[in-house]
This record gives sequence, structure tokens and C-alpha cells, in this order.
Amino acid sequence: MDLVNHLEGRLLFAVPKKGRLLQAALNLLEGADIQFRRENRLDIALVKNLPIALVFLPAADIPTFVGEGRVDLGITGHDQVQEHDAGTRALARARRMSNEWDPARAAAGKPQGCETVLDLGFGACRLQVQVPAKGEYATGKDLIGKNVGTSFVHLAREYFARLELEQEGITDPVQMDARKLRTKIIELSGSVEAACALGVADGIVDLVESGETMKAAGLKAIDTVVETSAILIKSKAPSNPALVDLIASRIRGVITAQKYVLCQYNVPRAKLADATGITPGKRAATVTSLDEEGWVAVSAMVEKKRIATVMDDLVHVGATDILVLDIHNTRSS
Ligand SMILES: Nc1ncnc2c1ncn2[C@@H]1O[C@H](COP(=O)(O)OP(=O)(O)OP(=O)(O)O)[C@@H](O)[C@H]1O
Ligand SMILES: O=P(O)(O)OC[C@H]1O[C@H](OP(=O)(O)OP(=O)(O)O)[C@H](O)[C@@H]1O
Repeated sequence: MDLVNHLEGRLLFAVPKKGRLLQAALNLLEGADIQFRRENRLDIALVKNLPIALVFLPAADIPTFVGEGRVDLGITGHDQVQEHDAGTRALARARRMSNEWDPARAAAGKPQGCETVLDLGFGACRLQVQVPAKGEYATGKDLIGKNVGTSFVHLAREYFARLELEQEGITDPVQMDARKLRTKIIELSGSVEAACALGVADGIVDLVESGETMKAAGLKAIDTVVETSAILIKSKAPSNPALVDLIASRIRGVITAQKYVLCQYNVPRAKLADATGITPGKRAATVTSLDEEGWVAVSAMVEKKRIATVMDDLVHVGATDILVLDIHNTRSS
């Protein structure tokens, strides 16, 4: 089937084609009942039960496709959106310097850029400045004028430009635009942590989650450029805003279901206020009477990570028959 000719009228939804975010993104799509079959080696898949086509793209390119309005929705790292935005600022600066910038024309065009719809709660890590653990560098400023390897060239440039401007006391915007960066940013597309050991860079700017990669490469972090996690983004002028809202609401429901459990218990009515103080629920706890005089049954959503302590506290105030149930899916306005 010629998929490209079947895209007409479909909302385009970009998903990372590989890497750290792929599996969690696929789990979310499954939870949101977005059904598709991806043909071997094809980066487009038509959704069977909704007028949507999924496009599998590198995480780093998704903000460009969504930002330019070519794709309506996307899942990617917040770091990638920030890198893209920093690239857009660099381009605007370059145009201002070459007098190519026409604010009226820019304002008249299609709205550019992405909007964050929601945080997806996975892919959390930090973009950090790293240097050899046994070396002489201790702060970001120590790397000014040195070689820095990274895949995040725009964020790294902005980071070092800010440090250099601080050091030189420059505050005039025209002077800021005109000045050349003294730190040399070297663009690397992967295995960035090898750059110091191989003598390509004095320091790097790269992602850190557990810190294992950094430690194994003999590096230490000396500053954080940005904190990140996976986000759902949308273009500023999506082709079908109602469908965007529907997908966002389904995904929000799946995330809530992953984050919460349902806690049910019985408690003497006299202790109800204490118990619902411990399990206030998302909006409010559901309280129903029991056949037994003086007792009520309570059910409330509780954050998964707090459930053990919550159960201890409930026992302490006299609750019994405490049950904890997984939530398969949720929906609320
Ligand atoms: N160790 C990590 N822990 C959590 N999230 C990460 C981690 N590394 C990367 N990410 C997130 O996943 C996004 C994509 O990174 P990943 O390394 O998977 O990219 P990729 O598409 O495989 O590209 P590359 O070919 O450059 O490795 C990052 O921008 C970041 O948001
Ligand atoms: O702190 P850690 O838990 O060790 O994770 C950090 C590593 O994870 C990412 O790379 P990934 O393993 O995705 O491969 P890549 O280098 O090919 O991007 C990132 O670029 C770091 O190298």
C-alpha cells in the first residue's frame, strides 16, 4: 500500500523511532488504544481505529516537524525541544546581525514553534557539563575558551555565552549579538563521553540519568544545563484540534493510571475524618455505608509511591480490610 497517499485527512503524530523513549512511548499509545501495525522498515503507520497516522522520527527531529506545523503532535524529550528553541534563537540572532530579519514578515507567517501539552513522566535525566574526574576543572567557567564536545550545540553555546558575558560584564543586547563565543563547541552525534579520553574535548555537555556512563568514562558533573523528561508536544496550529484534545486526554488518563492505585478499606465512622485525611483522593474519597452499624467503606486514589506509608497510617487510625488495586485506565476532565 502507498501509505503516503493515505495521509490526507489524518492527524500526524510523531513518535521516537528508536532509543530511550521508544518503548515507553509505544506503551502509552497502547494504553490510549491507538491501534496500528508498523510494517518492517516503514516509518509511517496508519492507525486503524482513529484518523491518525504515526510517523517514526529521530527524537531530535520531532520538535522541527511539530514546530513547523508539518506534524500535529509528538512525543520527545524536553531537552530536544529546548535545543530546537535555542537553535531558532541562534538563527534569529544571525539574521539580525546580517539585517535579514523582517519582524513584520515573521509575524505574518504560519505560527511556528511547539507547545507542551503534558509531561509524560518518563525519560527523566539531566543535561550536564562534565569534565575528567581527576582533572583541574571545577566549574563551568573553567571551560571558557576550551573545547567542549556535545550533541546539544545550541544549548551548550547559550550556556557558555552566558558564562562569558557574565565574566566580561556585557549587558548590552547589541554587543551580546555581535560577540563571538570564545569556547569552542564541537558537534558530536553520539558516544560523546569518549571525547575527553580521546583528546577531542576538555569537557562535554551530555545527558546523565544514573551516572553510570559518566563514571565509566572517568568523568564528573560540574553543572546542570537543563533538567528534562519526555513530553507530549503539539504544533501551534494543529489540523484537528478536537482530535489533539482527545489524544491528550487519553494519554493523561493512562499516565494517571500508571501513577495511582485504588485503595479501599473499612473504618469506624468515628475515625473517618482521620482516615480521609490520610487518603483524601484526587478530588475526594468515596465513602459508602456498610451493613455493620458504625462502619463505612472508603475508596480513594493514592499515589503508588506513597501507598506503603499510607497503609501503615490507615492501620494506625483503625482501618481494616485494606485492599490496593491497580488502575487500568482513568479519564477525568
Ligand atoms: N539515559 C537516559 N535516561 C533517560 N532518558 C534519556 C537518557 N538518554 C536519553 N534520554 C532521553 O531520550 C532522548 C533521546 O535520546 P536517545 O539517546 O535515545 O536518542 P537516539 O534517538 O537514540 O539518538 P542517538 O542516536 O543520538 O543516541 C533524549 O533526548 C532524552 O530526552
Ligand atoms: O547516566 P546513564 O544512566 O548512564 O545514562 C546516560 C547515557 O544515556 C544516553 O545514551 P544512550 O545510552 O541512550 O546511548 P547514546 O550514547 O548512543 O545516545 C546518554 O547520551 C548517556 O550517554
